[in-house]
Amino acid sequence: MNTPSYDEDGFEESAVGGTAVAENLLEVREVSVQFGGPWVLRDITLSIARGQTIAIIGESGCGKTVFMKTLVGLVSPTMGAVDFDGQTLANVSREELSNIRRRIGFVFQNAALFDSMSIFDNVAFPLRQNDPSVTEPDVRDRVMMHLAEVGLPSDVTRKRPAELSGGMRKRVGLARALILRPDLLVYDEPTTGLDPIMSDVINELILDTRRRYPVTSVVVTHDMHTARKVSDRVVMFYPRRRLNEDDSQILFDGSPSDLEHAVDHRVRQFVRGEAGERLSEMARGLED
Ligand SMILES: Nc1ncnc2c1ncn2[C@@H]1O[C@H](COP(=O)(O)OP(=O)(O)OP(=O)(O)O)[C@@H](O)[C@H]1O
Repeated sequence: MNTPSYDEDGFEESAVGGTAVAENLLEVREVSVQFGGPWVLRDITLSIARGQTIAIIGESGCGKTVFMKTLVGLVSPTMGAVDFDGQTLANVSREELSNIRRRIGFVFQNAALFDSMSIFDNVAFPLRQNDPSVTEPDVRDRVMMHLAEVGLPSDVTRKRPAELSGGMRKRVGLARALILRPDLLVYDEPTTGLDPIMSDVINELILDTRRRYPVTSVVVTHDMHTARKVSDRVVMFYPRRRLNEDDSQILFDGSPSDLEHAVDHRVRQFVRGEAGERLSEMARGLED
């Protein structure tokens, strides 16, 4: 097998002529999801290119988290399919799905660190679990490198998660997500619960990470500052229950700079944080 070569953006170069082929890492094909009740997602089709940073926005309950879980095979679509790097998730074996999951780094909202482990062991955990042949000096080098990348000093390694601030824990979570050098990074509400300065530190780290690695990133967020700053594409979902049968659930799919001037007034209201007709809807009991 030939070893693929990569251009400076990390895209695989084609065998002919060496030009970059920005093939899509993810293909979502006519995906619908329900959990026995009403549809949560209906007929979602979108492609996510390698190296792209895409922000998924939309009000609470519109299906952002379900969409993110569907992308990584944690939720199976009721209809439609998701392809990860050309492999349809529903068709792969359990072992292949584990291999795919190893290529995905998760940065959870609450960092999801193991309380009983030191910071060092938390960051090292995926590496030790997934690569039994890795030597302890290698583990040490990689843990220290990723902690330094997220701006944490070496003396945090012996501490426990409870001894760190929320912002520091999020940075440890990012270091841990990076340790297996993922192809896809999924950030779930990366700035929720942080003050504006620490939120911006996290935003800068998301940008830094993309500069350093040719990673594809999906950022699920309510934070418009984050969506605008870190992404090169924003997709806005709308709650299925408030749409007519034939309406698209994706109200916006485009560049963050176009959000303010979106044709759909619901997008403009969302990004400006305006209640609009929602107040009168609530007064009329249309809110659930
Ligand atoms: N496992 C499940 N079983 C049943 N219903 C579910 C399940 N997971 C999600 N839902 C429902 O799907 C809808 C969308 O939920 P989801 O968590 O994706 O919303 P969200 O846009 O991420 O909201 P938030 O911004 O508040 O996190 C909600 O009505 C939720 O109750």
